[in-house]
Amino acid sequence: MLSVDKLNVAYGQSQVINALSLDVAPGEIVAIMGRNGMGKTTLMKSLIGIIPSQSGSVKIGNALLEGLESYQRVANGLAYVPQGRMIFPALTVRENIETGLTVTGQKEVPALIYELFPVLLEMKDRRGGNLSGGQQQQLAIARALASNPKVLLLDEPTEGIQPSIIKEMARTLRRIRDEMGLSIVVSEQVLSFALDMADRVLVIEKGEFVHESPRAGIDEKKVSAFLSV
Ligand SMILES: Nc1ncnc2c1ncn2[C@@H]1O[C@H](COP(=O)(O)OP(=O)(O)OP(=O)(O)O)[C@@H](O)[C@H]1O
Repeated sequence: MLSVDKLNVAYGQSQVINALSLDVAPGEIVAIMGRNGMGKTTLMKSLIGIIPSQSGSVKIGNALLEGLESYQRVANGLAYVPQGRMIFPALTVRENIETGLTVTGQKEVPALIYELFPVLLEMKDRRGGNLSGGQQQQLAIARALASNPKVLLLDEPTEGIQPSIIKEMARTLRRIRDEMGLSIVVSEQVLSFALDMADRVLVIEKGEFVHESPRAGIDEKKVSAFLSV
């Protein structure tokens, strides 16, 4: 569903993503794990078109995304939940979600979104900025889902979220995959969360994948060793 082939991304002379390739199957959940500074955010931003790549290709199905602006990538089925959530604090919850509808031409927030996140229905007329961190994360995911994506990218969704909510988020993301049939790529540092939700775990170091394992039978010690400094 998502295929990345030999992607290179640099900031000036500093190469951050090195000939990275990744194939994500329809309905698959992939966790990309790595310590701070290993390139997770750069990879996500490059996939959604916020920062340019030097070479390589990114495809959703048969649609080539290189050279496309972010909104065009969204129209092709990619959605993105940025690190830090970046919801619009002055807009209401409903208005935040509606910003995600623009590419679908729909006017109303689909009922499934409020079914997945009942708290957002309860709070639909509150300003986004007044929600808790966990609620804002749900809002950011809801906004991304409003574009009816084929592939959902999430950059460190557990950052600043308390453990009980993290467990619930893993369950919700699996439910989203099951009900909407989309693929999910999540960047993470919290191994327990990755193991709760992902079908496959990849470890990134200095912009390259250095380890890969299906969740079943994963060597947790080995992955933890990659994640500890
Ligand atoms: N705008 C920028 N200009 C120059 N270098 C950058 C820029 N943004 C990130 N970098 C560098 O690129 C490398 C990868 O950073 P990136 O943010 O992608 O890592 P990360 O794995 O997402 O880390 P974190 O978990 O801290 O978010 C780091 O060495 C970082 O210093």
